[in-house]
Amino acid sequence: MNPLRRFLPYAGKQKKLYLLGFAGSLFRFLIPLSVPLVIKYLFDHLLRSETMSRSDKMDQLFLIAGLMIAVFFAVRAPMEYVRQYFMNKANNRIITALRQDVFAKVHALDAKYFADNRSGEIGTRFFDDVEKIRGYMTAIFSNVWIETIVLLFVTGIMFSLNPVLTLLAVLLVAIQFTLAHFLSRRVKSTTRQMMGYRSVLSGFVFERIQGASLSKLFQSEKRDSEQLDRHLERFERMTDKQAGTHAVSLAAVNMLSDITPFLVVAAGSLFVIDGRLSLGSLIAFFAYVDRMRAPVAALVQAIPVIAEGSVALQSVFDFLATPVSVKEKEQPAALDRLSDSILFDRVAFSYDGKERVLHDMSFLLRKGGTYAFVGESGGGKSTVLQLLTRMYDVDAGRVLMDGRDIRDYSLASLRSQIGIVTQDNFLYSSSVRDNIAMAKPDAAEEDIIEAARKAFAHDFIRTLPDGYGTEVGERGVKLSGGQKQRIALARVFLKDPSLILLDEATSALDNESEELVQSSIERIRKGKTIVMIAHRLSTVVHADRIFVVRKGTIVESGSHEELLQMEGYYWELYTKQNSAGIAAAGLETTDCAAEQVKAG
Ligand SMILES: Nc1ncnc2c1ncn2[C@@H]1O[C@H](COP(=O)(O)OP(=O)(O)OP(=O)(O)O)[C@@H](O)[C@H]1O
Repeated sequence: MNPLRRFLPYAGKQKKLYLLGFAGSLFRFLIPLSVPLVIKYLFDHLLRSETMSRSDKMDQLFLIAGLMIAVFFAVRAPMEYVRQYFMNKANNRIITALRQDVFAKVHALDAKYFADNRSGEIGTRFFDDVEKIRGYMTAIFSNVWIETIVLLFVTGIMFSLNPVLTLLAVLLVAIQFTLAHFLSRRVKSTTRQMMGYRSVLSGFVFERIQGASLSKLFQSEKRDSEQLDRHLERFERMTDKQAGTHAVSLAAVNMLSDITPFLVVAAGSLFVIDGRLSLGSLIAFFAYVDRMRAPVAALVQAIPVIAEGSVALQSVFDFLATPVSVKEKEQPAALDRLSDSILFDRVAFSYDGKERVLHDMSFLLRKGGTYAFVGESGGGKSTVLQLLTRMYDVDAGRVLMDGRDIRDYSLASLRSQIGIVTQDNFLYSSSVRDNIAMAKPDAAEEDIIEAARKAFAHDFIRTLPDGYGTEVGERGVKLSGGQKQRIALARVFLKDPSLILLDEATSALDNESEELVQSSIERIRKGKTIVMIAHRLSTVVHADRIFVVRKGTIVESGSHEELLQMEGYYWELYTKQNSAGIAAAGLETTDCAAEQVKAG
């Protein structure tokens, strides 16, 4: 759909403000148009009158001057205020509404979008593109109309003074517009290229800001700077090209607009010589032709602004129309509490629609049980969690919770039942308290502290400079990996969901803290289903059932003891880890460790 049509509803909501601004503009622009007519009166009547006495002329002159000053003060100046105030207010409201919608869309988009696009590019939609629409709105809702009306008015008055001269002036203006219109197409295409590239540039810069420490560690600053230079040079070439196209358009149009008053006055002089036009009329005519220059220039200036704005509008509305693959049903059911089981029923999934990451995967998780997924890196364990939380939807098969396809439930109710802790937990740059209370912003202080105690986070939080009020920095940079993990755990404990997903949730903790946290999870597990992913198999030995994942399928499952007895892939992994542990302690060889494990 044409972006302007999608944009009109936003503008429609600010109709009243625009009308007020428009009315202000009309007065502000039309009042000065009376000046040449007053000048004509002065020249043709007042100054040349042979019947009026000097003092009458002086009286009239002062009266006219007084009236003009009064009109300009009492009407033009306030109308300028009205125009600026209401137009800007309407624009600001639309900008706010667009930004709200862009942000809401960020929440509505699924994980795939964020995997495929850089956050800096989305930032460009939110900041730059939306801001570009401001100039566009002023142009299309005010300037273009007002200037056109002013031009029509001026043309009308000029026509009443001398139709032939008016036709000449209109012809010259029409040539200017045709030229400007022709050149505007090039402006638009260079603008589109430039703005497209700007989002690439900002994606690059955002990413490098986030990875600034990494660049330092790998000494890639020089390479980054060279890359940035290449981006900037390319961007500069594009902006130069855009500026050049615009400059050509302005130069051509201004040259014509500069010469127009002279050509018209020269032609008008012929009429004066023949006595077919009064000198006052010629002067007034000259003043009007001169007045045409401002609206013509404004309209020509509006062309790149409109071009830029419409490209920005297109990109904002394209973003808002990005299809979302994880959708809710029209009338979704609510999952109040996970009261029974979770079933993966022959699930197949691929991230890119081509290469399958999970194949025909089936398993059952009963309420209250603790389950673990282990196996080779890249085997598909985290993907299972992505599907449980509906960050992605399955390609084939079903995921059932309490006997119902999870696609039947509202996303909010489904996710309200799930708490997740991963290796890399995202913390917002706010206080420890706010980060823990994310799921329950109105939680009482004692509940927050209780959750932190359960996650063994309370002691270290107390030692922070402002305790629970300490700001954790962007993404929690001011905390250690283990501290972040404990805060993420406290967040889940406070939320008290019925399904807890732990993806390497204790990997950043030392052995002692890990044991404490594990015992904490043990304590709260009653009535909850726990799904854990771990590489360190020692952390999952107590799970009710362990699923061994390899190349997107479950190759073995059972309790720790059952799996060891199978002497299959799990046994192999466990043996390797144990022997590595023993070797690290300088005790025994790998073979010996394997023997020990075999012997039980
Ligand atoms: N967002 C994504 N887009 C495309 N491919 C992905 C995405 N996330 C993961 N993959 C791919 O899917 C496969 C399974 O990844 P997954 O993260 O589920 O493995 P994992 O078993 O959890 O691995 P690890 O133990 O290393 O965390 C991998 O080949 C990975 O490259």
